[in-house]
Amino acid sequence: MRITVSNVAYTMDNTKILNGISCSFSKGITYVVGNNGAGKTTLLKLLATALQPEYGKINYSFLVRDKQIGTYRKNLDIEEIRKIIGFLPQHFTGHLDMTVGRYVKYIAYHKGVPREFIKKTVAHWLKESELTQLKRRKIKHLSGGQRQKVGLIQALINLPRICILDEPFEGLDMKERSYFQSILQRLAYHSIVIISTHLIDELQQSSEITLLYLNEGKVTYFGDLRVLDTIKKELRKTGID
Ligand SMILES: Nc1ncnc2c1ncn2[C@@H]1O[C@H](COP(=O)(O)OP(=O)(O)OP(=O)(O)O)[C@@H](O)[C@H]1O
Repeated sequence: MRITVSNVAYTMDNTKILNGISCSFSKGITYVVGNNGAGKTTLLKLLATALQPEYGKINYSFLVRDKQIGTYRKNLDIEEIRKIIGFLPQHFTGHLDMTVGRYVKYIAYHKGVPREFIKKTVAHWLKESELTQLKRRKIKHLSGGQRQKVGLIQALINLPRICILDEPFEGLDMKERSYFQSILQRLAYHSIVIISTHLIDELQQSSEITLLYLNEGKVTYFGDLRVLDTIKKELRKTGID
């Protein structure tokens, strides 16, 4: 899979939120960082197809190997794209009047988990994220961190080919963060994982990770983590952490 972003711009209320964004994503983890208001949430919504670019194009494609024609790239249409995206928006709410158990079951069904595996899959995710005791509680009665875990489960339950998470570790304790981080690391062997975060001090130096630094709606850096310390200093100067 590949996502190619070409010269994308987005305006809200006559203000340019994103401008001239060009980059591409393939399997692995990309962390999107930047100051408050840099445009991270807007970029993630565009990538998740929750918004449409005002200008430019976002293309989703995969390689097809055909014995007769050879290897070529096939573009996906919007319906196909939405089927393979798992998205956690910022401030996830879910269906507030549903219980945790029913909601996760409903999501598993809609995300195409085979019928015979739904019960087992739901029980597994609830157990691993320590939500089993809360399965009969309505989502509106959960704490922020508990609700965030439900949000992560709904984005990850079918191990999507494209996973887009806006501040996924918000409200989670260290144990919960490392549990979800390990799932994301495994998922990234096969999938595109894009995560916006302000927890820049927790990013591990790893050759597998890509960093996208947004500044005032523009990509200032897109590459490996070698420049992480410089970016940390810049973000601290402008007060992100
Ligand atoms: N509905 C809206 N109408 C007008 N401007 C908006 C709207 N939503 C966001 N903005 C503005 O767009 C800019 C980018 O917002 P966005 O939420 O994408 O940034 P962000 O990098 O995710 O910020 P944060 O880290 O604070 O969540 C901000 O200046 C914000 O004030």
